[in-house]
Amino acid sequence: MVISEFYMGSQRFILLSNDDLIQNIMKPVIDGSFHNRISDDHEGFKDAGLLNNGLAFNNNYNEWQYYRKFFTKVMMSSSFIKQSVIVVQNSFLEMEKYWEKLGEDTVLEFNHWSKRYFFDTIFVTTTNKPAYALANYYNKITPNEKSSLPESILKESDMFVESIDALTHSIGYFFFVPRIIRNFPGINRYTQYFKDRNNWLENNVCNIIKSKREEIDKTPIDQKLKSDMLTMYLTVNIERDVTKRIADDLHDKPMSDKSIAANFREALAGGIDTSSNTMCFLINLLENNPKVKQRMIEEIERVLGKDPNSLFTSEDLSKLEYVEAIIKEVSRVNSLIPINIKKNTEPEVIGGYRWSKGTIFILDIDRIQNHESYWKDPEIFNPDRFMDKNNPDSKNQIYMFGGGLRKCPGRNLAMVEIKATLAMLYRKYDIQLMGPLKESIQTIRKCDELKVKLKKRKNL
Ligand code: HEM
Repeated sequence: MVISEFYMGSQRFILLSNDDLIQNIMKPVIDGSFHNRISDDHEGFKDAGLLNNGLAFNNNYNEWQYYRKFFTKVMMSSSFIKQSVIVVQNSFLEMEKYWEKLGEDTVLEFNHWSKRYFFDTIFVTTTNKPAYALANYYNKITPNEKSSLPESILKESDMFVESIDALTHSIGYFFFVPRIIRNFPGINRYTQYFKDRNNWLENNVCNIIKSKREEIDKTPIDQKLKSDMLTMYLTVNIERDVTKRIADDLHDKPMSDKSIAANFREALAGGIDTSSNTMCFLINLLENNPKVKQRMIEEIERVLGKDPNSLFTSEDLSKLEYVEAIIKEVSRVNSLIPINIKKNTEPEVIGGYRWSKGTIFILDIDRIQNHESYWKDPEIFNPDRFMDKNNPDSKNQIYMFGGGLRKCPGRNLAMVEIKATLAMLYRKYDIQLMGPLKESIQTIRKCDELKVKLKKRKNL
């Protein structure tokens, strides 16, 4: 079945499970028909306060385009990517310090470490400030002496991590679950939990914005401001605009705190759960495919050298072709976002049928990426399909970052962070899985448990 129809309450969805059917939808056409993801009056998203805020669920094209410019300017620039490679190496060094204190016999819950690690990394890259989520987590679990922390830390970083997790999962919940079920006794406590977490996140993001504004106000006028993402949002259209006039004629006022909070929240939510879960699935598949792992380590050592502590740059990472093929293959077999959602604003013909405007299409990425009509032996984990340009599989689309104009704006950042993390981990440690990876599919494919032991490699 390549096209099917289903309902959740009164909401109709059309499921597309064939790559040819989604090609048009995924084309990056300006003002194309498939620009939005949800209906303009989506009841669940209104209820959750997610509609027409920020980027991902903003159906107002001009607003979306304006906010997207900030993401593009920051996250797609080479200077930002270069800086991110330094930040990610610093976060890794910090994480290793805690692992060393815990000792090699400790079973590490890698999914929890990974989440805090990407939280700290994305927080510094977007605000130029540390968040200390790793330090807080270490202090929470260690039986040993706790790590001393500066006064200015995000004491609530654990609650932050939990709230971002809740925000990600609330997206699928408010999207699919009709109001009558959300309010049903027993289920309504999930609804309330998501709302509470989202409100908590909103308030705390607003506090961060407030303190950044104070910092900007205190910075002498002749002193250059940093051009991190948050400072860009806060200074656009004021005298000290660090965005070099990103604004257009439609946007001549400073950005409201509500809009800044929504965009900043999306940078955090977009960048943490996605990358941290991807890392867990990578480790799991690599440990179950020792030949692939060995070849990857050889590439890492060939490109970055044998010293497991040497620093590297984004140019070095771009030479890790096999590592990149592994990341693509993991995203093919364990697609992190198993479905993509698009809505047409004009009537469209797909699969020989004419669909009225406002149809919600669910793109069945998981099935397409694992279907034998497109992939040779799809059940086999084989990164080589992306290495050899003559392999027909290498021509296939991988939808890890979606497609069209709304393709993930954090994709370059995610790729360098994940490559860097894999390299730092595998050039130094032997990983022992302490049980199977446990997963669930909520809005994204989530790793619920990945227990490992890490030992420094003997031949170092
Ligand atoms: C492994 C990491 C990541 C994966 C797998 C991923 C995947 C995706 C996918 C599938 C989409 C939907 C695209 C579409 O509709 O076609 C998306 C959108 C988005 N992503 Fe990512 N992403 C990752 C990392 C990041 C990072 C690091 C950030 C930012 C720091 C980010 C921010 C966003 C935002 C804001 C959107 C909405 C874009 C829009 O609507 O214009 N993502 N991502």
